[in-house]
Amino acid sequence: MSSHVEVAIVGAGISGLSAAWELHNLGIESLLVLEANSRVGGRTLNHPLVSGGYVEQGGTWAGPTQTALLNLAQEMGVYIKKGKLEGQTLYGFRQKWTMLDASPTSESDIAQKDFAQAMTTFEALCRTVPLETPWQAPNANILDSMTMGAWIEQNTTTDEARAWFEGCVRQILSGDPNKVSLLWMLHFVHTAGFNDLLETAEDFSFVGGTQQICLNIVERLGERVLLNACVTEISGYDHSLVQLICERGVVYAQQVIVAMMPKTVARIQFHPPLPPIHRQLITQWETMSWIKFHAIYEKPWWQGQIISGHFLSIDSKIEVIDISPEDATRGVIVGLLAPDYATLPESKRQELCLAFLGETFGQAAQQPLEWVEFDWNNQPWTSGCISALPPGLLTSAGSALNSPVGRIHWAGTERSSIWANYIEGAIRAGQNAARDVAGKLRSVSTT
Ligand SMILES: Cc1cc2nc3c(=O)[nH]c(=O)nc-3n(C[C@H](O)[C@H](O)[C@H](O)COP(=O)(O)OP(=O)(O)OC[C@H]3O[C@@H](n4cnc5c(N)ncnc54)[C@H](O)[C@@H]3O)c2cc1C
Repeated sequence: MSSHVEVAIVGAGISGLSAAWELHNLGIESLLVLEANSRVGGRTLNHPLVSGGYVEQGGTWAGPTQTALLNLAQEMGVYIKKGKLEGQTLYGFRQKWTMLDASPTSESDIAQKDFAQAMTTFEALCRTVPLETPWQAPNANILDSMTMGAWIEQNTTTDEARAWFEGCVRQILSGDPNKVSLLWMLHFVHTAGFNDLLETAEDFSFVGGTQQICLNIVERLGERVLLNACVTEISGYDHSLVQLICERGVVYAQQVIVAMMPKTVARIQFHPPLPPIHRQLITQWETMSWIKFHAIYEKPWWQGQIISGHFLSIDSKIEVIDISPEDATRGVIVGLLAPDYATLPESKRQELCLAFLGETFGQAAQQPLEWVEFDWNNQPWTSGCISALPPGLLTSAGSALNSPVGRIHWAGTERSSIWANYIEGAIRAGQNAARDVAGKLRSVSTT
């Protein structure tokens, strides 16, 4: 195969597809999306159940401030439904479950006050980090030299508050707060909005799942999306025509949008090599991964018997959420396991999870109708669930995040300054890259 297009897009995750759809809306039809996998959607993924219906293995929820996602879903005819059931998270530490609140009512509880104080300090610090240029935050070098874990240690005085705060970070990150830069974490949270991230990010989910949005875009784009087309080389991006070599052949394009996790970009060979700051960014980029599981039951019999359907155990590093349908036609619990579990055999993991579900929801929870597990650590094209930048990288190479290199433009959720690491960020980054590319193509056609 050999094709000539105006724009080639690498990656048919929701970011690459949003870029393609935006280009289409801007009147640019000569485009090709090249996807390495045999499916589209990237980190959005539906899994059909034997017992009927589906569960979502990747990005699932959205909140009211995620307007690009809500608008795109509506445009693609995908409707929203309620996200997780109401009720706050219970944090389990040393065999005790506690419901935390940003402003605890129990004045006598020292740990609750300690936690609330640390949260307030963290929120204020988040607001000092510029959304577009986090590396220019006041004291950026100091904030980037420190880990999130070290900051928690310094800003809490009780074991419980420290454990709860770490639990919150693990819940968002899927990984160890001691491995990520404080500056990066502050920026991540600021891009979403502190309260929105903690309180409303799981208000909605989508009928048919988030992958359905991708599938509906592909239906409209038709043959302009090519599967099993892993891009291995990109050359000539500093000249008038870029050449992309993929499994299916060669594509020539005037402009290119690379819509992938930065870490996976490092697997592509660039000729000439990318500038050193871009190479540093992609080769030092780190990610973390949950293992996601679903347990399906005939009914959510536990509802009404327990005070919340959301448990985060700090001791066992397991988070479980009741996502049963509102009409209670069946019981569905989703769980996220810390990366530590990845080394265990699947059967051992299932045994541990079922024991945990039994203790939390009642013994009957040990016998689900169906059990589904998905390990994002093993996915060849996505390199993990979520980014987790080590100290020092944002200040030394962050400015490369959004700077095009010749005819290469960057998309993917990691490049967004709003809701980075979420589907919302992916869509915005894709749309922004598409507008930049359209601007370039127009300026060429008018000269
Ligand atoms: C378990 C889990 C739960 C999540 N929960 C939520 C949630 O509830 N809400 C939310 O908003 N977000 C959530 N997220 C995050 C969200 O799913 C992602 O931010 C978003 O889907 C990223 O989209 P993307 O297009 O930027 O990247 P990706 O989805 O990673 O897309 C990149 C694409 O590039 C392709 N690719 C890679 N290498 C090549 C190559 N060489 N050539 C061609 N193609 C290539 C990949 O196959 C992939 O399709 C979750 C993610 C996970 C994993």
